[in-house]
Amino acid sequence: MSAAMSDSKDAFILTVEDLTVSFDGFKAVNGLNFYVEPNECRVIIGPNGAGKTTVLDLICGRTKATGGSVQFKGQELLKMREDQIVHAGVGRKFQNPSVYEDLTVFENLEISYPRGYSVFGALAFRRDQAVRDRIAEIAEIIFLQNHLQEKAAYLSHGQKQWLEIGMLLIQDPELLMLDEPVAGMSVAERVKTAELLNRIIADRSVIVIEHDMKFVEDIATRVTVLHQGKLLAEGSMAHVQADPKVIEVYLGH
Ligand SMILES: Nc1ncnc2c1ncn2[C@@H]1O[C@H](COP(=O)(O)OP(=O)(O)OP(=O)(O)O)[C@@H](O)[C@H]1O
Repeated sequence: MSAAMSDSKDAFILTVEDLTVSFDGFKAVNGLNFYVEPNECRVIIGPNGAGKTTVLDLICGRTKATGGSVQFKGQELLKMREDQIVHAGVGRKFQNPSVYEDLTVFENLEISYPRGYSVFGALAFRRDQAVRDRIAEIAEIIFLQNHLQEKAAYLSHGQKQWLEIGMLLIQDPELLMLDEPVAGMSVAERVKTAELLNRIIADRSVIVIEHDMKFVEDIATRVTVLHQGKLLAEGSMAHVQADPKVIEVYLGH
């Protein structure tokens, strides 16, 4: 932790303290602390079953914590419902892309535009210039500016993943959480996804769960290593890579 960071909790966009969840007595996440700064890309790594996905589920309200605190810009997320957490500015992408296959790229982005909360509401509003401009801007960030009129069904797996990221970005979350975003992607797509993430942290923080160490190296501001629901190590990629505990439980395999 840098001196500037430890001055005040206001320096963090997300403060996770003593976070714990137990499933029938089994503590999948156990007294976890970590702190995310604005414009940071935090990568969570760790062996299978370490609790990585559960941590994101707890932050976004999908799973209820047994104890602890998760503060996002000073608001206690553990007391909020999933939809309230989204509304507060926390976006979450799950492992499998869930785009609307029958709609075009443009339409997928349009229905995700925050003005419409139902599919009908979203499709009914006038496609004014502001919406078109925003869609064009997002399409460029996600490398789909030349695919706007294509049905999502015809996109590659990687392009669908990018579209889903775009559908979250159009809502302008201040914290975006991604679960293994490059799983199933080609090497070229991974490189572009790293570029995408490095670009979007100019305006927000990102938490990524990832196993591909080359990709982690390309994106991570800081790495948090989980093991059996607990924090094993934390720091720069170089720092955690050199940690004997991390090599023993994860990187050495
Ligand atoms: N709803 C649940 N009920 C019971 N056990 C659960 C539940 N959700 C997760 N677990 C258990 O909690 C542990 C952590 O799971 P989690 O999916 O968070 O791990 P992970 O680090 O994301 O693993 P992977 O890399 O395999 O995705 C696992 O042992 C899992 O079986």
